[in-house]
Amino acid sequence: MEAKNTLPLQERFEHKRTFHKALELLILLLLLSLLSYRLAFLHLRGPVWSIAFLCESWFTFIWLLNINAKWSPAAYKTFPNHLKNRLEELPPVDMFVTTADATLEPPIVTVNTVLSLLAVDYPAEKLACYVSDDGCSSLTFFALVEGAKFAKLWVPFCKKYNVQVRAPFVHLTTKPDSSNEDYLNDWKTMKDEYEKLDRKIEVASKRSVRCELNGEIVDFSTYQRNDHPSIVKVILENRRGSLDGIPSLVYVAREKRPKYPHHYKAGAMNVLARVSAVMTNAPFMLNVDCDMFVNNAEVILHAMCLFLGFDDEVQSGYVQCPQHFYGALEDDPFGNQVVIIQQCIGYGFGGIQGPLYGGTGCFHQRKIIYGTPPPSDKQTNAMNGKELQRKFGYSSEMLESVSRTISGKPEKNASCGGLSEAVETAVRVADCSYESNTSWGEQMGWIYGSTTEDVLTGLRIQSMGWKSVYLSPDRSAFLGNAPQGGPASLKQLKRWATGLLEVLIGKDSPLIFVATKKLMVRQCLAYLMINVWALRSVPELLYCLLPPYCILTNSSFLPKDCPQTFSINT
Ligand SMILES: O=c1ccn([C@@H]2O[C@H](COP(=O)(O)OP(=O)(O)O[C@H]3O[C@H](CO)[C@@H](O)[C@H](O)[C@H]3O)[C@@H](O)[C@H]2O)c(=O)[nH]1
Ligand SMILES: [Mn+2]
Repeated sequence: MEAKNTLPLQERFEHKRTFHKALELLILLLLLSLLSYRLAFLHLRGPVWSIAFLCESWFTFIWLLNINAKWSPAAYKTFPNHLKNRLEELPPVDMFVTTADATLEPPIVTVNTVLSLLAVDYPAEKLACYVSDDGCSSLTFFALVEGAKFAKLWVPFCKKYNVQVRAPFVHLTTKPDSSNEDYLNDWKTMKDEYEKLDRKIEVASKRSVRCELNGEIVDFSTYQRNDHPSIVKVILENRRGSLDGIPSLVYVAREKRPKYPHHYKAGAMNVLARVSAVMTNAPFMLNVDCDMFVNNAEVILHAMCLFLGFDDEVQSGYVQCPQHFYGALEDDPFGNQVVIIQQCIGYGFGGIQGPLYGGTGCFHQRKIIYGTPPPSDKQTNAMNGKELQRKFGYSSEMLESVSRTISGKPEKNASCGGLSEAVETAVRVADCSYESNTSWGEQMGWIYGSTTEDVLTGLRIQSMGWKSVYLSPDRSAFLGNAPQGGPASLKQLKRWATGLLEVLIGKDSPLIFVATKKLMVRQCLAYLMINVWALRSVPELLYCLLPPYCILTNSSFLPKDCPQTFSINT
C-alpha cells in the first residue's frame, strides 16, 4: 500500500502546545506541593485531613494521566483531490449501518443515513451498504425498500449538483440559495418525492407492513424480535455498474433465539462482517450508527488518503472520525457533545498510538478485523484449513473469502455471480449458532464482554501493534444525534462509564496488554484515563462532601489554618 511517484495524500501536523504544557506542569507542581504539605501534617490532623489527602492524591494521579494524554497531539491533513485521477486504483469499501429499534430509532432516520452513504463521492460499483436490523422490523425493511427507490433519483441529483450534505432531511429542509433554474426545479421535485417517501413510511408505521421486493412479497409478521431466523435481502444490486452510479444495498436481520446470547452491537457487527465477506468482501469497511449521516461527501476519499498515503501500513490500522452532532442544545448543558474528549484527548491519542475506536464513523481494514498482525510482526499467520475453520466457522465460502483477505489476494466477490446468488450462504453465516466454538468476539471481530465494544475492539487491534489515525477534515465527516434530555444523557453516560470499567477489569485490559502485548506505555496510560471514569466518582463525591461535613462538625480540611495548628501543637 505504498504511494510512490504520486502526490502526497496526507501530511502530519504536531501541535507544539508550549504554553499549555508549561501551565499543565505548573498545576502539577502545585498539586504536588499541596500533597507534600498535607503529608507533613498528616500525623497531626484528623481523618478529614487524611480523606482530603487521599482524594487529592487521586486528583494528582488523574492530572498526570491527563497531561500524558494531551502531551503531544497530532493531526493529519488529507488531500482527496490527489486521489481523483487514481479512481480505478481505489479499493472497494463495505459500509455497515446498525439499527436496533424502529421506535427509538425511527426508520426515516436510518433511511437518511443510508441515502447519505449511497450518495458519497466514490465509485459506486466499489461500494455496498449493509444495514443490520436487530429489531427485525418490517417497517425498517419497508422504509429501506422505499428509500432505495428514492435513491435512484436522489443519488444522481446529489452528484449532478455536487450537493454537500447528502442526507435529504438536511438538504431539503433549507431553502436553496441559488439562481440556477434547473437546480431549483430539481430541488423542488426532490423535496416532493422525499415528502412522499416520508408520508409512506409514516402511514406504514400505523399498520403491519408487508412489502414487495423484486416481485416477492416479504412478510415478517410471523417473526418475533428476539426469535426469528436470519433474513438477508438484496434491495439494490450494482452488478458491474448496472445501477448507474448507485451502490448495492443489503438488508440483514441476524438470527435471534432466546437461548443464544446476541452480544448487542458487537454481535451485529460480526454478522455484518461475515455477510459482507461472502457477498462483496471489500478489503475496507466503514461503520456508522443509524443516526449518523455523512456530512462530508468526500469522506471515503479522505479515509483512503490515510490508508494509502503512508509508506508503512502499520500507521493506519483503522481510521476514526471524531463524533460530531447536530441539533445540539445551546452551551451543551449535559456535556453530551463530548467536546473535550474529541478535541483535546482525541488529538492527544492521535499523537501516541492513535485514537480509540469510537464505534461509529470508523474505517477498518478487513484483514485486521480478522486478527492479522502488522507486516513487521515476524509471527506468520499462515493457517491450515482446520485452524481456519476453528477460528472463522464452518462455511466453506466464508473460509475461502477469509483466505483471500488474509493472503492479500486481489479482492474478488466471494460469490462469483452476483449478490443474489450469495444470499443462501449469507443467511447461514448470520445464524446465531454460527459462532459457537469459533474465535468471533474473542480474538477477532468485534470483541464481546463490554457495553463499549468499540473501545475493546480498538484496544485489541492496537495491542497487536497497529496504530490508528484520526480523520478530521475541515468539514465534519459525519454528524450524529446526541441525546437531548437529562435522563437520556445520564443513561448513556452511565452505560459508557460502566462499559469502560468493564474493559479495565476484564481480561482485555490495557494494563494486561501493555505487559503482554504491543500496547505502548503512554497509550496504556491514555486508555487508563478513560477507563477509570466510573471510579472517579468516588473521590469526587467524597471531596464534595468534605466542606458541608466540616461546617457541621466545626472542623476544617483546608490548609489555611495549619500554621495555627502547627504552632499550637509544637
Ligand atoms: O443490540 C444492539 C444494540 C445497539 N445496536 C446499534 O448500535 C448503535 C449504537 O447504539 P446506541 O444505543 O445508539 O448507543 P450510543 O451510546 O449512542 O452509541 C455510542 O456508544 C456505543 C458503545 O460505546 C458505540 O457502539 C456507538 O457506536 C457509539 O455511537 C446503534 O446504531 C444501535 O442501533 C445494535 O445494532 N444492536
Ligand atoms: Mn446512539
